[in-house]
Amino acid sequence: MAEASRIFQTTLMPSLSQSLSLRKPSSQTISLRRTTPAIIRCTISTSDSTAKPAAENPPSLPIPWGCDVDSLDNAAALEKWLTDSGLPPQKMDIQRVDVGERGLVATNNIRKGEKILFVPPSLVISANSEWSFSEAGEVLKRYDVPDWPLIATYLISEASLMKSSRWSNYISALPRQPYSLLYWTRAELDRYLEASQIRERAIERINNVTGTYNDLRERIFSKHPNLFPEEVFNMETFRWSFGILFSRLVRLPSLDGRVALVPWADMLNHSCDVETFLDYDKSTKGVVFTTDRPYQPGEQVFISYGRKSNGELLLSYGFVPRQGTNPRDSVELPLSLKRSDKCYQEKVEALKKHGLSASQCFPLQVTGWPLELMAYAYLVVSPPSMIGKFEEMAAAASNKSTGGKEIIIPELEEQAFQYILDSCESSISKYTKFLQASGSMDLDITSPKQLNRKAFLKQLAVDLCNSEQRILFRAQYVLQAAFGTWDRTGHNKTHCLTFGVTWDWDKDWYKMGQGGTKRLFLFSFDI
Ligand SMILES: C[S@@+](CC[C@H](N)C(=O)[O-])C[C@H]1O[C@@H](n2cnc3c(N)ncnc32)[C@H](O)[C@@H]1O
Repeated sequence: MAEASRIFQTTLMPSLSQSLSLRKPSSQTISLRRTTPAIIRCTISTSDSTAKPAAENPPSLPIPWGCDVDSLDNAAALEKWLTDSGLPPQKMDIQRVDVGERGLVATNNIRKGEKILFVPPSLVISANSEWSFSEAGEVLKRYDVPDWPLIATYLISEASLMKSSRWSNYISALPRQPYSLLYWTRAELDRYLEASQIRERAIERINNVTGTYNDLRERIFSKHPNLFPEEVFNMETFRWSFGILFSRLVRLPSLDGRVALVPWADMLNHSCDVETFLDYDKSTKGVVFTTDRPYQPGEQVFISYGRKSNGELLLSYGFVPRQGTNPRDSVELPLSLKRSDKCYQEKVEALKKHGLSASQCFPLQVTGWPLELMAYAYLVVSPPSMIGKFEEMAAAASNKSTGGKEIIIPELEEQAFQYILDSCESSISKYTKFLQASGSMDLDITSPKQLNRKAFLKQLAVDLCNSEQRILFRAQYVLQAAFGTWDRTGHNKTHCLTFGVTWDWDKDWYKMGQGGTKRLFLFSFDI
């Protein structure tokens, strides 16, 4: 990300629109035309103001809140405000860092197993936070708006109040444009992430954010235009607030899984090497985390953003860890029924009953794959004589009715493995095509701004594609080795395919792989 920042230092953008609606934290809404000239600031832009954004919205306008992603001035003001507002003395402060641009760096020795942070609930933003503009909050609560859109609207409402909001120092230290796939245009997603299933996830997410905003606008904002003026509550500000939520919101297990923004704690960057997460600590009544290694003064302190694949980290946080450093990395392998299958219709019916469809993605890790993938492969290769078993296979592929029980059909094993191998090979060839072409992709670009943005996005895409392709190569290698072993020894291949590692299957991760639902309002985003 430090590299990203350097790349974009050349970009100049006007930072505020001329006309700004300021709302008072009272029952009145006032619209002011600013009397001072609009400030022109130097900012890093990862948005493409010339191409159509993915959700077919008007070109992105710069958000007037927040700061450059690496601003230390705003971070220092945040630190002072937090201390004045009750944050206890810390063993870290915010500094410029190599990983993540700004981060928390140890100022004292920190022991392994030590609890740190202690951010009090009064400094945490959740769905229960008090609105400076209380009428707006009451309206949203009356409509039973779920937590994510509620907090997104809250953030915009507080941001628009600028200095009158108690969160003004926090909001000023947030990135003006979070790194997130929400800011990639449809053309960029198609071009750079063509080989990866993350493209689909990004499109789905962008559509869900757009749909959520449209739903709020139609059902609430349009009925209360004085409380929610369009100059403030629009698609662009929602893109910003959802970008902030995707990259900073945390789920606190000890507070019944409530989601929250935790100022200060959200300056911690992610490392795939640590296994420690933020949570509310009932005994000290603050948000803490327990270190899983010691830190010396000057060392950056890390937490884990969850056991996420590189693609999921890119999707929400806008970065890709270095290749081979993420033990939780995975790639989505697309599997489909064959159109020429004599039992195509019967298989589709069986899958439908268990919430699956004729094309389905399953996650593949370097250490193995889920039993569901194998069950799906059995179904795909099953001959018409096994029609009586289609339901059982579909159920096992959905992991609903069998309770994770493994299905083994010895007479179909070889075909099922061959089918998985073919699917891996077809995915690998898509990555190879992209990676080979990526060397010459940007030659026709004339605008330096475009070139910089393209170079940055392309680098992220190349890193992602390399890491995903690596997992597929590994699966291909193991499958080919398994075929060899089976041929020589006649052993059941399933045992060769555990990759020598116990397969630990995380159901939540599976759900994330399935993408979100299109139902608005009930939609819940994964973090
Ligand atoms: C919760 S914030 C962390 C604080 C952030 N660095 C800041 O200055 O506001 C998450 C963002 O930090 C950056 N980040 C966190 N961990 C990173 C990592 N391992 N590599 C690169 N960027 C990282 C990404 O931009 C991500 O969207």
